[in-house]
Amino acid sequence: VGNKSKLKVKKENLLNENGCFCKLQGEVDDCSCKVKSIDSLNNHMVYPRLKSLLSRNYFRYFKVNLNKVCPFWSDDSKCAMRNCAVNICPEDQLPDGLKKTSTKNKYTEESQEDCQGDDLGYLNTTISQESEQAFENWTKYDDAQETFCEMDDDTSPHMKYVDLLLNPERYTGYKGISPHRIWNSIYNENCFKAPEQPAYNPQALTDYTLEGLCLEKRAFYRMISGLHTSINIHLCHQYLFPATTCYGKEEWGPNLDEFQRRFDHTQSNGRGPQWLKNLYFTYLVELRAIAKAAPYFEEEGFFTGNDEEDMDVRQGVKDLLKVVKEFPNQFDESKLFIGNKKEAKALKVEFREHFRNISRIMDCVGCDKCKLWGKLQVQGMGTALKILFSGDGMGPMSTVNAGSKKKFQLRRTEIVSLFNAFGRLSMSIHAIEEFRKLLR
Ligand SMILES: Cc1cc2nc3c(=O)[nH]c(=O)nc-3n(C[C@H](O)[C@H](O)[C@H](O)COP(=O)(O)OP(=O)(O)OC[C@H]3O[C@@H](n4cnc5c(N)ncnc54)[C@H](O)[C@@H]3O)c2cc1C
Repeated sequence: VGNKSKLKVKKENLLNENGCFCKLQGEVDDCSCKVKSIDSLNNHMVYPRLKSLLSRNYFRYFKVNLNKVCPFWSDDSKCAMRNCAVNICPEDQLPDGLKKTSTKNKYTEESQEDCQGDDLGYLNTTISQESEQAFENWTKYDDAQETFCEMDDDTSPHMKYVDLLLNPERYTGYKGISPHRIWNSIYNENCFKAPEQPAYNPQALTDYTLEGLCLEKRAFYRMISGLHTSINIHLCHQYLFPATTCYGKEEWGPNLDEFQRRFDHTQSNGRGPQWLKNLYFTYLVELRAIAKAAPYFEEEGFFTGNDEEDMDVRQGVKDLLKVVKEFPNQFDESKLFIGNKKEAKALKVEFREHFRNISRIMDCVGCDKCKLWGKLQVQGMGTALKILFSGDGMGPMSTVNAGSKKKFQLRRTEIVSLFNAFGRLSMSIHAIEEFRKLLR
């Protein structure tokens, strides 16, 4: 028995040194937080709470436009596989508060009639069409100053609610030229590179070096790479195994070989373990955004039109926020965009523009299911960046920028995408633990 357990320890050490997990130790790059403490926080505290919260009506319906034209290239090959399709949620199956026709929807004209009965307060609200257009443009401009994402236009007839629980992120079979073009464009055209660095060729595994890049630019790359890791972990974790006999059934489950192909030190030319570590960086950024915006979320109603459900969700969110706020080794956003004021401001603008571009690229994804989750996760990350870098604080009286009168606000879609995006990262870290066990 002694020899057996020694062998087991030896095998485990070998896996940790050479396998997928060799970098998952020590501190997360550019942060003072240990990988181990994130594993423990996430797997025991955050993951179970988020899992339950994200199944509630407020968080499970996401409004999205999957029909926007790709602004960068035209020949995107549409994935025709069954697993790429998204089921749209019919209006009658939505919670009351989200139905267009419902009097419980606090945004419909009917539900606002109560406030308009008083003649003395009459305002002539007619405005010319040109003025309306101008107002719309101003609002878009104002919004663009504070958001890091190109948001879908809420008035478009193509905006549809999707039930995220019925359309889980998992293996779809989307591979080849189309996703490679997306990742290539993201890393080569939208991540930052040192001037002397050659073009990154993701397929040829050319090294993407962070040497010579400032903290902000390193953070940008790590966040994107962490997102890429998370997407790929999900497809390995919820993989579709074909039926093995004529009468057998296909089965969903974790595919260890696929995980190793992507993240094992030897099989990925030494780069997979670092990609796994980047996931922890992305996690820390979104964790910090949720902690920072806690005072805002503590005041949020999480309205769906069902009082009991809304109260439960508020309670669940408060419970999660308590855990998140108590975590001591948070990402420190105050170290970014400091130094020379003019240069820091210009860098922030550049950072925001690059990120907005990545949100536009999501409309070029050629598989609807991947596009849905890609858009949601990029929007969620954009919301985290807005929280970390746009406001002067997060209390109910906070404003968008110091000196501005505009109150800091998040739209429902931003809250839904942030919590779900964080939920994806949380699930990925949890899945790593499962793969670790499978490898033992
Ligand atoms: C937005 C988006 C969403 C997607 N969603 C899904 C989905 O839900 N289900 C599904 O089955 N497929 C999805 N895909 C496809 C999936 O991500 C892969 O592109 C596909 O499985 C092909 O994998 P690959 O091995 O060729 O490498 P890819 O993942 O396509 O990567 C291309 C190259 O990038 C480099 N690379 C890989 N990982 C990282 C990293 N973490 N950081 C830095 N560089 C890296 C490597 O050099 C690799 O060769 C999605 C693709 C995109 C663009």
